Amino acid sequence: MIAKVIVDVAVNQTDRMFDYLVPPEFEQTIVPGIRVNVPFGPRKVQGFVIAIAEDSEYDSSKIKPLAELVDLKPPLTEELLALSTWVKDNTLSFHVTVLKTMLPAAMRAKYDKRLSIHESLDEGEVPESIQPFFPETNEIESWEKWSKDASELDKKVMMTAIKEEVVLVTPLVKTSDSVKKQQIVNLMVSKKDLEKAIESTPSRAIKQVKLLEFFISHFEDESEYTLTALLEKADVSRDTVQSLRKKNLVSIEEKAIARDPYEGRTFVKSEPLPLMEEQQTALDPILDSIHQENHQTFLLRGVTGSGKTEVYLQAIDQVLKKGKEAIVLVPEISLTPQMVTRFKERFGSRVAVLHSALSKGEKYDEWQKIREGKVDVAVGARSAIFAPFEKLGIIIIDEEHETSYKQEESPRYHARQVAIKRGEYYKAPIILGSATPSLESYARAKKGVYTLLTMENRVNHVKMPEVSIIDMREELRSGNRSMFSESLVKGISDRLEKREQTVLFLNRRGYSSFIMCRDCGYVPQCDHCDISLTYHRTNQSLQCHYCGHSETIPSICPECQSDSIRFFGTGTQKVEEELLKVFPEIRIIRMDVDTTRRKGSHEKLLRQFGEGKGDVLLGTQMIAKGLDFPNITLVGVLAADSMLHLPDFRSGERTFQLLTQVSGRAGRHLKPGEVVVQTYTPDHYSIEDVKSHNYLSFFEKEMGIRKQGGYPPYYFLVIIHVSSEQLDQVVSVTEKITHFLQRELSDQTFVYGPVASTIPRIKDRYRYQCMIKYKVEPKLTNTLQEVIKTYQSETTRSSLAIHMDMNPYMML
Ligand SMILES: Nc1ncnc2c1ncn2[C@@H]1O[C@H](COP(=O)(O)OP(=O)(O)OP(=O)(O)O)[C@@H](O)[C@H]1O
Ligand SMILES: [Zn+2]
Ligand SMILES: [Zn+2]
Repeated sequence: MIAKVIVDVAVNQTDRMFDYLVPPEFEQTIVPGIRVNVPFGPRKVQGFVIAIAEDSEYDSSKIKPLAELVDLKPPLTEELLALSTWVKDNTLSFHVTVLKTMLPAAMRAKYDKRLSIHESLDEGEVPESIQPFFPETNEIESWEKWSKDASELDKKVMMTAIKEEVVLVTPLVKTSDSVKKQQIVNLMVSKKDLEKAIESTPSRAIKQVKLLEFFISHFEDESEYTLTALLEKADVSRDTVQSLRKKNLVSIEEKAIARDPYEGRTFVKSEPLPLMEEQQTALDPILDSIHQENHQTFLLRGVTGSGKTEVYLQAIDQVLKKGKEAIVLVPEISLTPQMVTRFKERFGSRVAVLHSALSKGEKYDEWQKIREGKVDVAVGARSAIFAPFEKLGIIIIDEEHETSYKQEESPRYHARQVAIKRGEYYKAPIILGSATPSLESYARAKKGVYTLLTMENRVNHVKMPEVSIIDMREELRSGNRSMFSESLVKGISDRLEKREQTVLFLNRRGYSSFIMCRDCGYVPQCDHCDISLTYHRTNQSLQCHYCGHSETIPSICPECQSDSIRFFGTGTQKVEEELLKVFPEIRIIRMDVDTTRRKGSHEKLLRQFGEGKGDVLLGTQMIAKGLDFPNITLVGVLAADSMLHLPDFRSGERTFQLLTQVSGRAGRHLKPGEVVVQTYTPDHYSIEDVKSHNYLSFFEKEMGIRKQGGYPPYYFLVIIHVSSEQLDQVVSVTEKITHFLQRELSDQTFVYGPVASTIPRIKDRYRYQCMIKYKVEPKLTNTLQEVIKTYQSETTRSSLAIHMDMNPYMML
């Protein structure tokens, strides 16, 4: 029997299946999807069994047997295995990279080595130099751990011993997907026996007596303790408990426990709401698709506050009633605790939550619940699209326009594409929901590729908020130099009087805080990247957001020696200070990377705001979505146009989407809402159409511009990124690739380049790129694979790296 294995070595030369002999003892248990450890060259690596075959086409005497099975039950289902091949082909990634992406991080293999003194050596023969390394046993279990603490000299001595084969090295493959274990202490004897034990314990063993007395006085309450709780309650040490165990008075055993990140939280069960007419009209075709088991992709465009979530909940309810399962994707879920709560309240403990704020172990446990069929709804960020369900009945992608659904590292997949592929397999509907659908999706819906569902009104016909656009140039002309317009100040003071709440949104993308010399204009740059350093107030430093390089703030300009070198730009802290100058009494809850770094702080701040403990919620991107608080009646947007000028053809679309989302936080319930948008470009259509809440008008104008520029959705794009430490290498390789593509691809396809990337150097690596624009290009995948093959050995030997991004979202 032969296992066809993809090994965990992500380079071109190994990106294919390798054959391994299955030893007889594994023949019964081995199935595709299981992980195995296999010998690979001099090493041992982990691998994924993709298929089982009777024979190999290779010389069987040269095929090595696999070493061991890592799993009993395959973590990857048959469907996911097939999907992995599809993802690899469509993103031009290594197969193993895709397989690993599908599993929680805790299941990724770790490689280590065990060191042992050669058996043939007697104790007297062990060289003195290495004796101190092996104080008790003849083995060092983990090279990694040992070498971390060892000095350079120690390591040299050890290496020599290894070379002389005095010390042997055994490669190890480990996974850390062990469940969390707890030590449980059980009382093994009666109260009488405990009393007897005290008598026979010598009085100097004070601690033992203390612990025995503790057990006696609590005998009626409990007979089982977790070790940690016992140590704390009885105030004794581990050794003390161990000595009682040696006397067989207690037992200590390990028990696996599942971590529940929502432990201690209670969720009140919520019932389905009677639907509004528009909601019902949207839901009906989805229910049909569920019942008839025909796969369809729906695009649900519903204005902010139209009750999209309730539609999702009721669709899922039907899916569960049919005994099937649901995946719900939300952007960066940790950022919308309100959303999680709504799912937990409706479906209770049948919901698993997968998001980035969980620890590795917590994520593994949630994943395991899905794999074992203990839950049937998974709510999570992008990677939850790979939730290992086997009876999928629906996939929902909320805020489908969000660019975070595209992974920006290999494999560069888009969750929307993966969702549709899985939906086809399970004959299940996909719902893409948004108030501001991506241009790609809406264009597809208009062409009938997706089924369009529309909800134009808010629940209970609540009015859309009144939006005023404030021209900040006018403000300046009339003498207002502050960062708040007159209307905004008036609006806020109004809310303070009425005890209503305000959300202040600072659009910071494409807008960073930096240091500049006011005399000569000097801006400190990173030494390793061609980009200015960002000012961090908390530790008074300058940091590079690309490589992490950090330096102190200069007090004198290194260029002109002037001392007017200052902080520039508008951070949330700066806004807070300025706001306090205008309203000294105002209670501000600030939400940004600094105040939300600690786990749970995000949720806590939102809860406080919901309880009315703040007049203003001030924040960046993270407050734009999902907030649903009835008392918010004013939304202020500072610097609405700050990302309009990024070198990205989607900047208009992103501006419109973001402004619509933020505006949507105002007046969602009984009280009417108002929005004040401050801008320097009030006439730009992506700002004007926010005022009229007119998605369709925006769509038409933006489509016109895309058509003219030859951008998606009219054309597909591929960007090829080339980087290297050698500038001449980057330039010549990018040039050759560009020419090759121009020669190979069809005449209707355009190839642009080579050009330097927008950030021409990151971490001392020079960056160039070329771009392909095409409508239909059957030769695309093959040609790109050919490029990868051509540079295979050059990328292995030198610092050259080539990345292909199909349908890119990051134009930098
Ligand atoms: N049929 C209904 N009857 C009464 N209230 C409803 C109904 N449907 C939804 N709601 C309530 O209306 C509010 C807005 O709904 P929801 O948050 O689902 O809107 P949304 O379309 O997802 O908005 P956004 O895109 O702005 O996040 C919520 O408080 C929700 O509980
Ligand atoms: Zn200067
Ligand atoms: Zn840098």
